Amino acid sequence: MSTINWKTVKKFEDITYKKSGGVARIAFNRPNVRNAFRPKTTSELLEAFHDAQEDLNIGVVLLSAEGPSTKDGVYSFCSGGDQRARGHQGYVGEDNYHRLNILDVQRLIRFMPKVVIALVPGWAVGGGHSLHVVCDLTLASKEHAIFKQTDADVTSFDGGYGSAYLAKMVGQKKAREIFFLGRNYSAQEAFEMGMVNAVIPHDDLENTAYEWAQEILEKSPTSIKMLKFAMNLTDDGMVGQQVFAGEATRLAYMTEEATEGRNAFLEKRKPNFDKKYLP
Ligand SMILES: CC(C)(COP(=O)(O)OP(=O)(O)OC[C@H]1O[C@@H](n2cnc3c(N)ncnc32)[C@H](O)[C@@H]1OP(=O)(O)O)[C@@H](O)C(=O)NCCC(=O)NCCSC(=O)c1cc(O)c2ccccc2c1O
Repeated sequence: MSTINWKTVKKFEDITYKKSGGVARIAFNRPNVRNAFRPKTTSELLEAFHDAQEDLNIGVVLLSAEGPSTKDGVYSFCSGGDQRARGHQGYVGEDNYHRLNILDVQRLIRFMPKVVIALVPGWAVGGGHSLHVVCDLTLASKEHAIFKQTDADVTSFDGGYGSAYLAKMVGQKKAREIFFLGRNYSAQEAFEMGMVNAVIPHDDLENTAYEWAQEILEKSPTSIKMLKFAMNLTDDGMVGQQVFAGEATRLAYMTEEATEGRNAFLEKRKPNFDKKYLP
């Protein structure tokens, strides 16, 4: 197994952001409020995810969390929107705007051409639960992970990936149970439902995620990207088609045919497409 040598990319207030050997690690860092996110957290997440997406050396992103809480030793992944920052139209940041920009983070995770793995060391609740749902894979701490949907306790509802995509994952009846009853589910229960890929002893969570990432990094980046977008496509409608088709266009641009098409335009002549029609 390759050794992890995390190097901090940039210091943030609400998250940590590190890289090692083709893997980026983005982690919530508000453990004393169960890693609830406020607008500052979401803008920092957006910046880090965008950087990881743009970095040609990064193939896999881990979405994790620092902890445990220094107050009571409890581990958490994320407890959703910070209810202390909640105004009457959204979550209020230093600029006084009311935002729901965790949805921008969800879209970045969903549409980035790289695999995103959620590492759930403790509570994954509300909007935090939705975040693990939107990640490509989820690994959960055997001892400490707890999955819970509290949206209906606080008059919120993730009517997008958090619920509809969850239902595709665990089935309609189970998804409705998760949202309508808001119960706690262990890592093992979440695994049996199909929303967790593996239950990992807590102390091995990060090493295991890093190993999974290294295995993925051995695969063809184009295959991984096209497979992710292909699997997203049917659930994402026209946007899914757009994202998949964009990558198909890129592949077409890489052909001799495309070079001829571009050159013919620039040279003001008719293109000479070799008539090589594949069977
Ligand atoms: C997560 C818990 C179940 C953990 O319970 P536990 O008993 O272990 O811990 P405490 O409740 O004592 O919490 C410790 C400490 O943390 C503070 N805290 C915890 N969660 C939050 C939070 N989300 N916001 C603010 N603060 C939080 C808590 O107050 C304690 O502080 P002390 O000072 O007293 O020590 C339990 O904590 C819990 O149920 N938390 C709330 C979960 C929740 O309802 N989250 C919001 C759901 S809605 C949401 O996330 C959401 C956000 C969006 O932006 C959306 C956008 C668009 C659509 C939908 C969205 C959406 O649904």
